[in-house]
Amino acid sequence: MNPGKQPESSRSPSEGSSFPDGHSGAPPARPGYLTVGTGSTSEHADRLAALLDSDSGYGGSIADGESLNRGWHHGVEADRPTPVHHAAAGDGERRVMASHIHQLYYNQNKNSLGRAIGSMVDALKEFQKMNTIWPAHYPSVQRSDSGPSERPTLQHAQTSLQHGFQSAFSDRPSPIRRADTTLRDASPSAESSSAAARRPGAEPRLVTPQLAQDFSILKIDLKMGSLRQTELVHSLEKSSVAALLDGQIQKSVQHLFALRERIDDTSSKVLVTGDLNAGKSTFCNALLRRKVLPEDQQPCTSIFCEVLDVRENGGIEEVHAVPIGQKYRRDDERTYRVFELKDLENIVIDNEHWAQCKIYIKDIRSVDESLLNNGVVDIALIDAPGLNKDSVITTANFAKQEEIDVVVFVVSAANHFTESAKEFVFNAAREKSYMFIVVNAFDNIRDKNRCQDMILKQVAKLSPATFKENSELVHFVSSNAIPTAPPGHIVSSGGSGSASGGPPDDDGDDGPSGKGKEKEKIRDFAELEASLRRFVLEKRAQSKLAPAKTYLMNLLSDVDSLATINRDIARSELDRVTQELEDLLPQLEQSKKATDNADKDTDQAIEQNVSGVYTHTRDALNTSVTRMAETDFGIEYPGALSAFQYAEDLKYAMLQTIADTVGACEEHARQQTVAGVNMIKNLGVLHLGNGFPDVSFRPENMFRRKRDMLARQVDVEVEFSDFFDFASLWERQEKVAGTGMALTVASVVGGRLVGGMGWVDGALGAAKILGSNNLRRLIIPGIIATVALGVSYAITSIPQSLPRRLSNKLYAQLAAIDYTHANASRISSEVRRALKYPADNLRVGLKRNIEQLQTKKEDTSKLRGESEMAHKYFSNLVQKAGMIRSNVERVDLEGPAPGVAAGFDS
Ligand SMILES: Nc1nc2c(ncn2[C@@H]2O[C@H](COP(=O)(O)OP(=O)(O)OP(=O)(O)O)[C@@H](O)[C@H]2O)c(=O)[nH]1
Repeated sequence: MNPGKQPESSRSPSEGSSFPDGHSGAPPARPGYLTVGTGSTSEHADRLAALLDSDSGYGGSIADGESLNRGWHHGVEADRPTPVHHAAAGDGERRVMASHIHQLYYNQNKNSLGRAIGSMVDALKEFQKMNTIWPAHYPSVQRSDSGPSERPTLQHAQTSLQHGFQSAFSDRPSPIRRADTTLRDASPSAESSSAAARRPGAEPRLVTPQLAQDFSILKIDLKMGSLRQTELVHSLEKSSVAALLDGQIQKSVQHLFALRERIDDTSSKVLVTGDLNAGKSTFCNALLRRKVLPEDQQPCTSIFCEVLDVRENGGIEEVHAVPIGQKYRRDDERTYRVFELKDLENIVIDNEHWAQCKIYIKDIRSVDESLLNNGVVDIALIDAPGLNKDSVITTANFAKQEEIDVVVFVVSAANHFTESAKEFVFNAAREKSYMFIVVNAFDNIRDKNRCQDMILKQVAKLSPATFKENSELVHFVSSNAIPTAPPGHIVSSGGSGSASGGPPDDDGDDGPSGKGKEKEKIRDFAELEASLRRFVLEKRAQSKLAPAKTYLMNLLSDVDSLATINRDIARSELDRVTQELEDLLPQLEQSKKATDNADKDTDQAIEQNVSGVYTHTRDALNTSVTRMAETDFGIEYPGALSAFQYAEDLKYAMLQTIADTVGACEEHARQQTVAGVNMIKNLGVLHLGNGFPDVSFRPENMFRRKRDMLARQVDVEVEFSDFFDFASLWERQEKVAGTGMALTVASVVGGRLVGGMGWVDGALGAAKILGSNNLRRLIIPGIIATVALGVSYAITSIPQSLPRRLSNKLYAQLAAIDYTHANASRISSEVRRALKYPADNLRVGLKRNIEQLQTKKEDTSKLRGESEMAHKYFSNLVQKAGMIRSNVERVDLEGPAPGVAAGFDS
């Protein structure tokens, strides 16, 4: 009998009704997934098996709907061998079926989560890779400066049992929050990796503070040193953010591996705790049907004793006592001492040497009945020391361990809950919500109903959830009524009351009513065992799978948020760089054209300038030289006696004039050069704007070393003949003919113009005509007169003759050295040289401008490629996260309340 059926509300709706084998009853009110028939396999079980048959099994790479069409994974088959059923029919078979169904559901959920973990690991690894190419933008954490108490709390989605239970059942992960992807906040700071890298002092990729609040797993803790958050945000390089995120991803991948290991782990640990002397060891022995653990009227168990199936120790029954401070590893004998089972009594009381012991025993009961070897899950029982003020915290901490799936609390029916017990149950209930409570030594109680009422009331206060399901979770039993084999002996399966060391007859009644009571006790205990098995199986799903589910949901939420924001940022970046590229291409074309034009314009301008200067110089010099004779140099003719000095002065004046002309031409060239430089500058400013360097041109630096060229090159010696220009004299004699006969004669007789000695020839010609006598008479005075006249005339015409003669000589001399052309070339070359510098600057500037635009185009194109890739990647990640999430969401770990699945609420 299980007296814990009431209250009505807590009773399972499947109570006495869910079997199509003739049992009457209403359909289950709860969403029961089970209707177990008495046949070998129920319809639902068939369906479930078929569903699982078509499951791809654990580790599939794609977590989507198609996976349901894949084959059964070996891992699932390998989970447990098909149990050998001993129960022929009825309750036994229903229990078997219930276990099967639990196992099927468990495997299905385990496989789904396993696949999701696999996909998630793949996705995270890809994310890590992507993060190196395109450092992800990360929402910054906006903390209050008022202190750590106001910081957003980091939700740990770790696999701790307590959290697993709570988050899975009370605080289910909230649906994935779409990140606030409005780019109001994101866009301004959004920039690509390369852009950010190039931009000096670029802000790190931290955006949208409010988003960070939503992160639970991939949260980057930016608290460092004494820096405030805002300072920190700006001090972090984007590479640092990427590295921090990479670290978080790495941690997450490791945690996912740990979760996968955990969900693959088929073992389950049941901690049996309770008050001193409540009968914990007796209860464990009853479960094992062997007197393994020492029982005593006085407290004796002082260390944690873990009972494991002998298969885990190579089939050898023995005790491994673990010394205090040692971490037990079965495969390392240095970590424990081996004892025989019979030594256990001495070990369990010796808490001065031993911290715990591992007891490997054989449980040869059938897989349907055995707790340790039940065909579904490897259960280890842990008998804890009785609770007292000192041990309550130790035991509570022990119970919190991840691997403890179920806590069974044994309370003495006579003593009810002691203060230590209350403290423990109350705290444990907060962690695990449901507890399995065994009210032991119920045989000692006369007013059983009152005892039940009182204890249930206490349970209601301490653990309301457990109270709600009390028919499944609170059992009133007498553990000592269960037949157990003495140490070293083994009872046969299914034996009830027939084993050696059988139940003591508490009331000494051997009659039919006494036997009836014994049977009742055994039945109650059997019910407890069935409930406990279900509870362990159900809790195993919750304790092993719920943390994985919770963690995945939180992680998916983070990944979805990160992927969404990064997708949107990549999109906006893509749009921006596409636009930039569109603007850049015509700019580049224009710049190329402008460069060509500027090049041509500059060349043309230089050529014009240079040839203008050349022509100007040549013309000016030519004019200067040819007009030299007519030029009045302002030099007074000092008379014949100083004629040589006069000639020298004249020569230098002429040379000076030419030099001045050259100087004027140079000055003109300077002006032309200044104009040319300005023109080039204007072109530069036109095409390069401020990018054109402001070259300062100093025209005075031109033609510095050419000043004395003329003096060195032109060396005209003044000769005697330079003073007399006979040709010129001849021309002029017309004007003076009337003044002297001899001259007239000479002009008449001479009849021809000769240079040099023409006058003398003329005189001789005249002598022939006049006859020798006359002539003889006239000749001497005539000659004298003529010569005197000629000399006088020549001397007086020096000021006219000398400039011409000198000018002619200079002209000839200058022509001989190609002076005009040489100077015109020199000056124009200097102009060309002077203009070359700004022209080169302009060319270099234009070239650089094109190169810069070209580089910008290449960078922008690269950026565009990166953004496009990032956009595609993050869009896919959002999709992938959504797909994984819907698969994880489908994993229903809540299922029916404890025991409902089995349809056993009796
Ligand atoms: N009448 C009765 N006595 C029981 C029952 N279960 C245990 N006992 C007795 O209670 C005493 C204590 O049992 P244990 O199993 O040693 O108790 P325990 O909780 O393991 O004790 P410690 O761990 O040492 O605190 C023993 O003498 C048992 O025979 C029961 O169901 N009915």
